[in-house]
Formats: sequence, structure tokens, C-alpha cells
Amino acid sequence: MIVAIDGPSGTGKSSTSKAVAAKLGLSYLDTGAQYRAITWWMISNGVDVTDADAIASAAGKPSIVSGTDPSHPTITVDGVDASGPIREQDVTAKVSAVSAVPEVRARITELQRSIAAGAENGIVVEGRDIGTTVLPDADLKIFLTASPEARAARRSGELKGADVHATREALIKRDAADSSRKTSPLAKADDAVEVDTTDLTLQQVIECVVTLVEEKRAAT
Ligand SMILES: Nc1ncnc2c1ncn2[C@@H]1O[C@H](COP(=O)(O)OP(=O)(O)O)[C@@H](O)[C@H]1O
Ligand SMILES: Nc1ccn([C@@H]2O[C@H](COP(=O)(O)OP(=O)(O)O)[C@@H](O)[C@H]2O)c(=O)n1
Repeated sequence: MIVAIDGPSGTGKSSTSKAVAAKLGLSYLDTGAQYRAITWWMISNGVDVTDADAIASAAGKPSIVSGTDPSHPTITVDGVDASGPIREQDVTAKVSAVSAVPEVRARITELQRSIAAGAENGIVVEGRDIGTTVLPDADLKIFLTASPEARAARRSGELKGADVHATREALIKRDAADSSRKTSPLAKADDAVEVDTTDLTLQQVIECVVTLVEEKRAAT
């Protein structure tokens, strides 16, 4: 069972995917963390993230390893735990530029496909282009949405002291960059089930997705 969960920032992809995977005994992959990890490596190694050629030539250098246990997801870059630094503001501000570079996407997509292929009990993979590009044959595709206001309120609740208005503007800017890039932009697959989470609790979203997976399992 391969489940693809896509959508913009703050729609609940990570929280939902982890909970659904844990509940159903599936592995879990946060593909955003991989793009954040390669971005963190570029910044740490002095690569100019406004220079697509420089990013492209460095794209193959870092070794990125994701742990896929939903109750303890991990990510390392060249053997170093990157789970803290990849969430910092600087990485968040630069990740869209790095992830738009085709050589970066080719490398990370290959990694994602091999992780999914190796997940013996099935996997929930969350991101922006999983249903459209990475795993177009996924058994179930979900596209989560929510109003920019709800997403900004959720995100600024996580970042202590963050201004909701500034968070909303930053989210909208990142969505626009992710949706308009040439290579595998953020998009809903034609066969994805869209779930608007604006007025749902996280628990309701989890239950909805668990039901969709169980229905799919019963039908196959
Ligand atoms: N339906 C929901 N209602 C309220 N808060 C939510 C909901 N879904 C997620 N959250 C919270 O919003 C924040 C962002 O969720 P997350 O799963 O990281 O989103 P994404 O992976 O899409 O960026 C987290 O703090 C999470 O607990
Ligand atoms: N499948 C994916 C996942 C993430 N990304 C990129 O990685 C960034 C960070 O993704 P994320 O899922 O960690 O972002 P949040 O929504 O958690 O803030 C996105 O803004 C995209 O630029 C991507 O291009 N393709």
C-alpha cells in the first residue's frame, strides 16, 4: 500500500501522514525534509542558492539518509543529524529556490522512489509532487488544502513569537514559487482525493485518511 499525500505548507501533511502510518503499520517519508536537508547542506557549504548552475553541480555531493519509522522519523546529511537545523528560518526561506533546480529534483526523486520500493509493509509519502511525479502509481493519493489564514495560524502557533501576518505572506510566497516552477510543481494529481482541512481538527483529518486507506485496502 503506497499512499501519497500532497498539498501546500501548513495543510497538515506531516502530522496526518505520521499518525496514519503509525496507526496502520506503514513506513513514513517526509520528502520536504529531504529538500530542506539538501538546502541546509548548500548553505553550510557556501553554495550561492541564487545560482542554479552552482546548485546543479553540487546536487550529487551530500549523502542524505531518511529514517522511515513514523514514531521516530530521522534525517541525516553526511552522517550528521539534520533534524534541527533544517527547520530554521534561513532554510525555510531558501528551500524553494534549491528545490526548483532540476538536478536537485532528479536526485531526490530517485532517492524517494528507492525508499518507497524498499518499504515492505507499505509507506505514506508526503510532499508536493508525490502523486503527480514521484509515485504516479500510488494506491491512494490525497491532496490536502486549507485557507491561507488557517495555515498561517497553525504555523505561527509552532514558531513562538511569529507574526501571523508575516507568516501568511511567507507561506503564500513559498506556495507561489513551488506551484510555478517548471519541474514537477506543487499540484493535485487528477486522481487525488482533495480534503479541505480548514474547518477540521487534526483528529478528523487523520480519521478521514485512515478510512480512505482502509476502503482502498478492502477494494484491492
Ligand atoms: N486540521 C488541523 N487543525 C489544527 N491544526 C492542525 C491541523 N492539521 C495540522 N495542524 C497543526 O498545524 C501545524 C502544521 O501541520 P503540518 O502537519 O506540519 O503541516 P504540513 O506538513 O502540511 O506543512 C502543526 O502544528 C499541526 O499540529
Ligand atoms: N515533494 C516535495 C516536498 C517539498 N518540496 C520543497 O520543500 C519545501 C519544504 O517542504 P516542507 O514539506 O518541509 O514544508 P512545510 O510545509 O513543512 O513548511 C517546499 O516548500 C518545496 O519547495 C518539494 O519541492 N517537493
